[in-house]
Amino acid sequence: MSSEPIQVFIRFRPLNDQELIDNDLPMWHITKNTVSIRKEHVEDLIDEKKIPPSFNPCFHYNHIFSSDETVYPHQHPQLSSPRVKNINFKFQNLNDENQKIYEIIAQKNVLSTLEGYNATIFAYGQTGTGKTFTMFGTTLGNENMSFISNKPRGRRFRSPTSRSRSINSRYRSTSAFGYKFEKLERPKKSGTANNGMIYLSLSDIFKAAGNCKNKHFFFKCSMMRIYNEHIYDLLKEPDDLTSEILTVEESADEEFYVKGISEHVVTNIEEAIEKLARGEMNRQYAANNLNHHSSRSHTIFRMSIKSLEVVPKKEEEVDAECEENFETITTESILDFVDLAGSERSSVGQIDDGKDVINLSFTSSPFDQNRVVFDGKCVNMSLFYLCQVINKLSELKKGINKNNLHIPYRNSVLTKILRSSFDGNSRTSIICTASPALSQFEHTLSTLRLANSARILTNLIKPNIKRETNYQILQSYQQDVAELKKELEKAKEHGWQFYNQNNIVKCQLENKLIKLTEMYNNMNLSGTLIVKEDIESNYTILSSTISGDLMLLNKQINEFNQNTLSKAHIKFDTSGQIAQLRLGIMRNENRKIIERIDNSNKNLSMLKIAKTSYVNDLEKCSSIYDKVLQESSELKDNKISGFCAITELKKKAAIYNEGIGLENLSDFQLDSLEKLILTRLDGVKSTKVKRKYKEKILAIEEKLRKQLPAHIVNDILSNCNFT
Ligand SMILES: Nc1ncnc2c1ncn2[C@@H]1O[C@H](COP(=O)(O)OP(=O)(O)OP(=O)(O)O)[C@@H](O)[C@H]1O
Repeated sequence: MSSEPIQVFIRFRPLNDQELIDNDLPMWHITKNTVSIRKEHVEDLIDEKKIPPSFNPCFHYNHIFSSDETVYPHQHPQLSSPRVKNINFKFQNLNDENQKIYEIIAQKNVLSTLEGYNATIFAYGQTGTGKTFTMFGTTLGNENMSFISNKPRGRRFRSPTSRSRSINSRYRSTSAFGYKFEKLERPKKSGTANNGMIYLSLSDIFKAAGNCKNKHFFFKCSMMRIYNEHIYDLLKEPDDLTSEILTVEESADEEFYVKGISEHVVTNIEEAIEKLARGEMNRQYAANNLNHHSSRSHTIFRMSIKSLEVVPKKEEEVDAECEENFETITTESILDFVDLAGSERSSVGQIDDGKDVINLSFTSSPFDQNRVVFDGKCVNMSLFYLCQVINKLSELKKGINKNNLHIPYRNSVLTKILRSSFDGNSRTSIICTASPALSQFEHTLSTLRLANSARILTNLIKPNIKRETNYQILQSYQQDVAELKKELEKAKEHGWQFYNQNNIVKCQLENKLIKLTEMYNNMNLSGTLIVKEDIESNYTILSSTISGDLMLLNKQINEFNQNTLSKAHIKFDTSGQIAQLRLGIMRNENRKIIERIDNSNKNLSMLKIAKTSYVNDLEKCSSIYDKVLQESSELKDNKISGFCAITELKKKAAIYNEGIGLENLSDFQLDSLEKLILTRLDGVKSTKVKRKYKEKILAIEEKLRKQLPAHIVNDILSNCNFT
């Protein structure tokens, strides 16, 4: 949470036609950040007792905007001419003026609403100084085309036909901020359109939201008008405008809200502008048909912005046991645009005694005069309390009056609704509009003073961000659904009661009608009637009244049903949309998790197969290893024994061949050697004998085979051991 000062800006409009015609003079010395009275005027003002003798303040603000036309007339070639009265001096170089002002005073705050910061931009100032021009813009060149800034003055009573024609034609051809209502085309940059803070903010917001691919945004808008301390919903049908006067309620956490105001889902700039245009049309309608003075009413256009983003959890927040490694970040913010009533009627001290200084010249009837006094007072009241709130807060900030801490928020609906903009969580920019003219000195001075008080106010700012897991979101949705169900039940119950009551009345009326018809018929039949015509006309009047009542009741029942339904729809629209989106995101995540699990399972089975084949390979390898080990040890043994045998043989060969080593032999060995030699010799001898006898035996055998059968010969041979 950080403390941020309220930004205060001053905008001086150029001298207007009337001021030029009256040879009025620009009387302020203006720099980028300061305003003071031009030296040449100080003495005159003191003489006229408009300021005390030592009074020459220099006011400081965040930025002061003034057009070239506020330069002193004698410095201006056209204005210095004596024929100045005939010059229809239109303001130049204005096309980009609002754009520049927007960039300085609002753009940063407006864009921060997409990150969950609340912001308020409001215009304060005397009537005709450019509040509406600044907030809503206008189409220059043909001010009658500007449905926004051209407030009806004077033409207030018209026939119903001309009225409806005028409204319809407005719908068809009026340009809103340079937009055609039907087609809503962007004005060509030909220099004819001057878009206000609202249009510039909305177009920036929708552009930025469109460029932000990882977030989903939801926008709702509402528009209200405060007139005579009554709040009217400007986004209703013109006929319903006065059917329900809204009230400000206080929530459990001491926040003020307008109960029952209609909120409309918008998805792009065109839809938002369309709503704004409808609101403006209703404002015009109220001015023309309900005699609401535009310059005495406050208008608030409100955008509610929600965003949704799914992000992976931070590493340190990942819960090993929890499957959800994602969280949803939701931001909620409010962007208010406030066009206040003319501040000149907010002068202190003229409220209670009824001596309000009001120019009644534009009113005609006594009725009108009373009404003007009345609504003049009420405007006084709300602006008076607004000024009081600002002054008290600034005193508090300066440390003055510390014991008298009461800030009168609850005294008017305006201060209740704007409370968070002055003493809460909102980035607030105030643009105070003023006339540079000498004739408007007092009004401008009072505007500058209020701006000076507001300059030191600060708000405690923090973004409205919620981080939730899917589980938490599900829980909150369950709650939402339960609440919606309750509301539906309640609505049904009320609707039923209403329906029942009206149905009873309807039945009674129908019965009456039947009875009346019967009576009339009977009377007619009996012929006892003397004043038949009277009865006939009474009957006609009564029956038409009753059928009129019946029709009205039916209409009321239908309207009631429609209202209940549309309210439920609107409520459901955004939460339903968000729920659907979240559901989509959750399904997506779920699908990804299932895919991950499938992949892991596949990997696992592949790993299992790999493991078995590895184990088999390992077993094979180990048996081969064992064999190799055995073979190698056998080889080693063989090698050793072979080596020994070779050595032995070498030794023996040496003894046989050359008689080497005989001296090393023991007696026993020598004996053995002798025996071996002798045995070999015997062997050689017997071989020779065997060979000699074998030949003889073969001859005998041959003889025997010739004389004797073979088996006898074989027997003989086997029994004689000759082999
Ligand atoms: N800065 C400006 N440059 C050019 N024209 C301006 C400027 N400010 C205001 N005007 C013109 O002055 C006239 C009155 O302006 P506007 O209706 O915006 O005043 P306002 O303060 O909203 O009055 P009200 O209190 O009656 O609502 C309009 O015709 C508008 O076009």
